[in-house]
Amino acid sequence: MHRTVEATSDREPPSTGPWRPTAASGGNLAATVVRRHYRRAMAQELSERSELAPGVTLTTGEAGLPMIRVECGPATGSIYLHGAHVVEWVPVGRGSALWLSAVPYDGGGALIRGGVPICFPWFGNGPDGTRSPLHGFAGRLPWAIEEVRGTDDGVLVVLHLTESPATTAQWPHLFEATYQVLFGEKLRLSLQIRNTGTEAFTFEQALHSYFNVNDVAGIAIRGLEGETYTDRAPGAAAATGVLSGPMHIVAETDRVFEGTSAPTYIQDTLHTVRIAKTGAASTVVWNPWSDKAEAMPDFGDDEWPWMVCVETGNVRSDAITLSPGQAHTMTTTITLD
Ligand SMILES: O=P(O)(O)OC[C@H]1O[C@@H](O)[C@H](O)[C@@H](O)[C@@H]1O
Repeated sequence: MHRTVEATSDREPPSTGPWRPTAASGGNLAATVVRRHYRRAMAQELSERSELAPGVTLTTGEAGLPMIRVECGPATGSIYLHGAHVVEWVPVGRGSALWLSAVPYDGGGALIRGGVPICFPWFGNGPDGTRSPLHGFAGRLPWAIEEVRGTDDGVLVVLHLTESPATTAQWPHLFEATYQVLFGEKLRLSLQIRNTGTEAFTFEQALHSYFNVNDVAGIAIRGLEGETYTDRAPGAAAATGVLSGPMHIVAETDRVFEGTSAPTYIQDTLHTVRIAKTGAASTVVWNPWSDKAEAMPDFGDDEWPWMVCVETGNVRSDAITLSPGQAHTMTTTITLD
């Protein structure tokens, strides 16, 4: 059953930034089209406001893609406009919290491997298992800058994505996605989806966060005790189960927990990561382990022990249905204890 979300109050229409994603002809997400958006976006952004705010610059990252780099009192961080993809968050005096593969991103059609990919409007291959690309299109498109400003807690970056022929060819709905990212002592990620069309739609979503750990086989994930999961990993000990205690990872793991909203903790010798959420009922825990890591071209063969994904989302039975004009906001707040 999908959850239907109550309407939220209208807000000001987003200001248009100096550039916005334009329609990709042909309705597909060909890498060449995406790259063309970026070349144009980058040229305009760099000439018009390469210093976006004190301590905030627009620079280029892997594959020459435009990236906002934040260096403020409480934290440093980076977010690509490509996919609104956060790739770095380092609270001052602490280690880097987000894992990012050492394999350079090639700027092609895949999601950046690491950081926090956005999955929308479906997760994996979608509810019926037939959707492509994996995890939807939002993490593969250029987002527009709506706002960048310093706050008492750090730097707030607000990015924006709406439908285009490239999206409606795959998902025939009108929407407005607004992503607020606060880089501070906490990393707060808040994704609002608004139905701007005339018909209801249902979507899945996830903030597919990858975390650094010292040794994935030594961590304990707390906060999911007593919850039911399905495990899609081939060879998983059980396809479904109920966690009787803290979760440990001892093999390829791909567990989806539905109907759970309590904070989750990753306890590791490096640090404890606390992942709190609102507007989100699903948690996904993923580690590819050795064989799958070797099979993935964008994942180093030896990188899997140093990462774990604990993802905040609304997937499967937690998918969200919005009537015209309604909006839903999912927020995750990440802290290092
Ligand atoms: O390789 P991708 O598409 O980035 O996805 C990585 C993993 O992401 C997880 O969220 C999924 O549950 C896994 O099934 C998937 O393998």
